[in-house]
Amino acid sequence: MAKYQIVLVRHGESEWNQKNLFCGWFDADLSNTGIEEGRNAGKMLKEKGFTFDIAFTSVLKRAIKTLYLIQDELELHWIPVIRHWRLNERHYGALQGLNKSETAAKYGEPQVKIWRRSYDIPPPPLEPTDPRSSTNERKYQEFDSNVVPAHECLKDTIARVLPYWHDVIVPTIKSGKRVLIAAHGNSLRGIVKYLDKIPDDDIPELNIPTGIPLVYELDKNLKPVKHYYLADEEQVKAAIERVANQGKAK
Ligand SMILES: O=C(OP(=O)(O)O)[C@H](O)COP(=O)(O)O
Repeated sequence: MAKYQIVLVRHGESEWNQKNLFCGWFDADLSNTGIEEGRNAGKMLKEKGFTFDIAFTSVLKRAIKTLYLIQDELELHWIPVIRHWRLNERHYGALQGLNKSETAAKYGEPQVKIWRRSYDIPPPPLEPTDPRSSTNERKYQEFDSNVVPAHECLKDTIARVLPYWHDVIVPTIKSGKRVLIAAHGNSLRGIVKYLDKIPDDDIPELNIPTGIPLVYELDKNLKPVKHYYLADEEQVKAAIERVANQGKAK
């Protein structure tokens, strides 16, 4: 029987999603479509009667702004929002800033699928001296500049998301607070993989669309009882397919 309910949402389309660029820890803003998706996510939640006591997000503005748009629609500007780098997107290493289709044309679609979706093969590293590196950004100095990785595979992302899940988010859920998490394609894939115990070999097929709330009902041990997107099946399927196809050479 379900005891708790949480909602996960990937931010609305970013300007770099729109240009089909690998983004990772680059702090891309929302596109106009992404702003609309954020508002729509809030409207969907409102229409279905959802409300929240606390929200968690990353330190990247595409997730923070999406969360705010949802709060705005739900009149929940006042709830605590906790931002943490552990919910950041997977660090895409030296791929950050490259176009996914052009990369597929250059290295082949299978290689790009490995870089995008394999469980434990990371993309090439981004040197800390590279101008694209976030190592010197003030927000990471506030935590500890060593938190900025050179690259991450999904396994690495899960290894830094899960301690936050267990130490902070789980106790919050168990305290009875209604939790909303606004994060990223791959940090959320990590949480979903953990919750649904998706095997490493099956994880490449999991894609999470932008801006569609994903509801998890959990039992008293936080084992999922069921999960569903707050949009009709066809719309979700098409949105998932668009994400999967971003790695095609075209
Ligand atoms: O930054 C990214 O994710 P995000 O848009 O969810 O923050 C990635 O570029 C998503 O790309 P992917 O779907 O190829 O893993």
